[in-house]
Amino acid sequence: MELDRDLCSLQEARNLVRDARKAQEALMNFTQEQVDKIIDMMREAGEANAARLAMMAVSETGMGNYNDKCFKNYFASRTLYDFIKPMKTVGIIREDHDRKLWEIAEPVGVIAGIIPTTNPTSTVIYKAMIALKSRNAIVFSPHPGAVRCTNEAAKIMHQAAIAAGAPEGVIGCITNVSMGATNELMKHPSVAMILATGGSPLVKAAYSSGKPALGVGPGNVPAFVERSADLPKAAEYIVLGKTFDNGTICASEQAVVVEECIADELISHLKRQGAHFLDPEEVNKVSNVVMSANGGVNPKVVGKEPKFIAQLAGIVIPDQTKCLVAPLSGVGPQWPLSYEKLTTVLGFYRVADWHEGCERCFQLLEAGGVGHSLAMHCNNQEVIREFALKKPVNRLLINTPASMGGVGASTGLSPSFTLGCGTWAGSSVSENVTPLHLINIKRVAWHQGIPERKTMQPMGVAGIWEKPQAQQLNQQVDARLLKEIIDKVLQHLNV
Ligand SMILES: CC(=O)SCCNC(=O)CCNC(=O)[C@H](O)C(C)(C)COP(=O)(O)OP(=O)(O)OC[C@H]1O[C@@H](n2cnc3c(N)ncnc32)[C@H](O)[C@@H]1OP(=O)(O)O
Repeated sequence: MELDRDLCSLQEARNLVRDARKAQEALMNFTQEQVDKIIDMMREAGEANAARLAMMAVSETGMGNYNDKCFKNYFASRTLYDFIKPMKTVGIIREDHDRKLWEIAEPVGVIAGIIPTTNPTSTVIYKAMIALKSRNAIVFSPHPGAVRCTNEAAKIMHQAAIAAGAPEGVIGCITNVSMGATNELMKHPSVAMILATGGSPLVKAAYSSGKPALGVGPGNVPAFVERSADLPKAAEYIVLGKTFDNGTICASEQAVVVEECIADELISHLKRQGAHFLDPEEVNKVSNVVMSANGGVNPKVVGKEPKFIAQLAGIVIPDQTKCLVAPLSGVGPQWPLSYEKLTTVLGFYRVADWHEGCERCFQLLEAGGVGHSLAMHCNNQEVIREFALKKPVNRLLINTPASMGGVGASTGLSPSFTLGCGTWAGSSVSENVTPLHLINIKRVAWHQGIPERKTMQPMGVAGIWEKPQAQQLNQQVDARLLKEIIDKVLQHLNV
């Protein structure tokens, strides 16, 4: 029985890839106008179904909240569309007259799209739109906890694309989810690239598949508050960023790091915004339910409201609490809440000055978020510059909620639900992924003239016997000197 189900799920993955490949071969002959029309219809369908898909995602996964999931679906369709609409992705996409170059876009082919349980519909809308904008087909692998809503989002995107003239099969989604089927999809010879968003083991599996993979896994985003910050705004944005979709975005704030001289004032502002500070006993209780024994987050609390976590931990919190804050004194296994939590819980650290803050942020990133993002609330350009030059992150988000800033909703970054973390995290991409990461660029290069080839004079070999003066090395060796050297060499060799 189990074996039958496994075979059935492998076969489904193969069939989806076969259909996607056929569709992609047709799609690659579409014009820019045809492609843009398809994207526009997908945008419309994404917007029209944003609320329904949000409802489905919350009720199936139990993670996040309806309003923010609506926003994420809308962002993945409308905001993304506005950003990618002007992009040239078909034919000659750039002509450089000075360097006599043409750049021509070629789709990569069939893409495997791995979808996380934390953003199970918005990531489908986003990945389907960027894949088709670059004339690729895509087959999704849903997380086992979000199969229905992810399939529904894929179906809506597929139907909209077909209605606008796209070939049948251009967007597919596995319904019989198993790790075997996901591996089959990732390793299938007709799959050209993997867009992997999800838990660390899956992202690692994508990198190990032998295919080019753009992956994003966990972050551990610190929010550093420096003395020059606008404290009421910083508090407002930290709570907003942390509670956005109940902390399910990988760029969400995981810990506040604040300079001692402004810590008490910041705490008052955070409390006014709905942060509830835990006492040491409560920190232990919350830590026991939020983190699992193996050190990772307990999936039961991911994307949950503070009330749920408090009940589980057996603590009492005020009704209006928006997030729980755990004062911590270190980073590592001794302080389990110093790791990524993906829920409405924040760590809190006091530091003497920005130098110590810089060090604390570095420790937090090293503990699991290297390459990802860091938020700063600061109006001192010098300190921002120091952080920017020294921190191993690809997104330094200034005076903005990190979760929204990281995905490009409240900053000028490209709107995206796949945030590249660079080689620090094993990824080949260090920026927010867009349709331009899903094309090969052919370059046509015209002859610009043969460069003049200067005759090089032979160098002296005096160094064989003695260290020459630097000046001597620069001198041209004339014929007489050359003969002398050759004689010396022959003499040395006893020839
Ligand atoms: C812009 C952004 O916000 S991108 C978001 C990036 N961050 C994320 O996606 C969050 C990362 N996700 C996670 O850390 C985890 O999924 C959690 C914490 C949310 C949930 O954790 P868990 O449910 O314990 O584990 P996980 O999701 O890794 O996997 C559960 C099981 O489903 C399996 N699974 C996960 N995805 C797939 C898939 N696509 N196909 C088949 N199986 C899968 C895993 O192999 C695992 O199986 P196992 O129990 O036999 O080992």
